[in-house]
Amino acid sequence: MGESLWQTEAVNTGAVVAIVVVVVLLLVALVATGLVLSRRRRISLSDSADRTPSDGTRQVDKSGGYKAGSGFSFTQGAGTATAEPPSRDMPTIERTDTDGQPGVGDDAAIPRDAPKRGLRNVPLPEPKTAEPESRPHAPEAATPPVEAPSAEPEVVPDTRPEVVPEPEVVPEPEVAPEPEVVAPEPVTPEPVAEPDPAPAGPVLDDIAPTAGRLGLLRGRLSRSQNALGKSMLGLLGAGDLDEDGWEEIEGTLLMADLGTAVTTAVVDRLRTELAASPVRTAEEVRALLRKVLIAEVGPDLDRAIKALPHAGKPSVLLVVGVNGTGKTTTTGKLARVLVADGRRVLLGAADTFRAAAADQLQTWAERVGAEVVRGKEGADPAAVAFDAVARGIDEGVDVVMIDTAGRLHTKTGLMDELGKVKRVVEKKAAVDEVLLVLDATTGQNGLAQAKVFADVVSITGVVLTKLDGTAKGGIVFHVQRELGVPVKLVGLGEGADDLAPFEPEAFVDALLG
Ligand SMILES: Nc1nc2c(ncn2[C@@H]2O[C@H](COP(=O)(O)OP(=O)(O)OP(=O)(O)O)[C@@H](O)[C@H]2O)c(=O)[nH]1
Repeated sequence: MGESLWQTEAVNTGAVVAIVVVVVLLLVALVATGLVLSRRRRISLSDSADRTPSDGTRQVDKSGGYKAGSGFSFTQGAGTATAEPPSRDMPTIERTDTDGQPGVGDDAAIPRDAPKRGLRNVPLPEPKTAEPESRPHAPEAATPPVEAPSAEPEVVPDTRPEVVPEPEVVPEPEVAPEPEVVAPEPVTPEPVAEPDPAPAGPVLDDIAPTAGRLGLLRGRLSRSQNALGKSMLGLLGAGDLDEDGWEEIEGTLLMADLGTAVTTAVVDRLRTELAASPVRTAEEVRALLRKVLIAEVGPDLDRAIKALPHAGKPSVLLVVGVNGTGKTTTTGKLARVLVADGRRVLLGAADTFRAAAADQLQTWAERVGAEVVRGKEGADPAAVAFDAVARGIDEGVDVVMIDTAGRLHTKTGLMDELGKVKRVVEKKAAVDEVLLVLDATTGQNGLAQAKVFADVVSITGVVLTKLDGTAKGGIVFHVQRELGVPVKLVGLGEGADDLAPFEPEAFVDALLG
């Protein structure tokens, strides 16, 4: 009897011990599984900051503008920005970005108008091995962010190496040996970052510094015998001016292509200033002339190029103008600056009237590391432009630049075609910038032609090319006055880096020598 009681007690104790052991084992398994899962999720989340979102767009700074190498200034298109939904509640930090929902990988605590994080090598949704690598200058993934190292320090360092090669993240049957113990949520396959193909693209030459390029003009504009600066300084420095003297000044300004309206404005301003405080030394004459010319050229005009993506879409630029002015060359040069700043650029060859024009653009694309969309000779330019923008959106590029045909101004029907290009593109994305390319050496004639373009597509900025080929820099003043839009860029030669942002002070200094 006593023995059987003892045996029963022993059995019960054994059962209790067994149950306790099982429970402890279950708890250990639960904790271990939880740790593994939480670690994996943490990796995936950090990686998502580097990942291309499901809509194919890439994360870009939404700061609304940046200076490329303290030279070129780029910003987002304003028209579409106002159409965007209001920003989400960010009580502690005032946001200027109104882009709406955060993108994949955005930290909700960090406004997207905070100092921009470094650019990263983001894989495309559908890497096309046949195409040239279009981001030759983009910083590598392991490169720490340059602008905002403190904003999101955890996002950048070595998340990609951990995530990219881990194919077992998705099903992972071995991680949860006891399904009922694992967290109830099934292990959803998270959008795994595609392996960055990082094909060896064409080796591109280094871009020249963008800052101070306008300084190249200095020697060119002042070297000429009848240079504006030299003549004006001589006349004004000669002492008290009689009416003949003022007429001579007027003639000098007209000769330099400033046009009558600007010439009158400059002379009036000089007369007023001199009456108020006469100048005595050569330095004072120069300072006065500099001040008047800078005021006339409009130091406060917005000359930033609207080439930053917004609302998950690329920025769209149309490049228009008479044939031979330098549209294709300018498109290539500008693409080069953008690519060098880590932007993905797609060029659309909408000049389908001439196969050589598309070839020329393609050559530029290959040379600077941009993608290109072209149509067959004689294809509808609007269709090519539409396709280019559609592909740019699909591939999440930052900016699409459409090079248009230049012969359009000669026939009314063809001018209508240019209007159609813009309207059709706008079905896909807002056109942020219409750059009119104008040859500085054609003077009044070129300006008359330019006006036709301005009537058909409302231009937002002028690129004045071939300024290196004229001693008459005054065309800048005239163009702005006549077209009512700022000169944003100037061409200073045929070389890939001979494109400069227009800076009023540097330009006037170049004029005055
Ligand atoms: N000196 C100088 N030459 C330039 C400049 N910009 C362009 N060019 C040259 O001007 C010529 C015409 O340039 P393109 O870019 O082909 O002109 P386009 O407007 O595209 O011409 P189409 O395709 O015929 O409409 C080329 O030889 C360029 O090298 C510049 O700023 N200075």
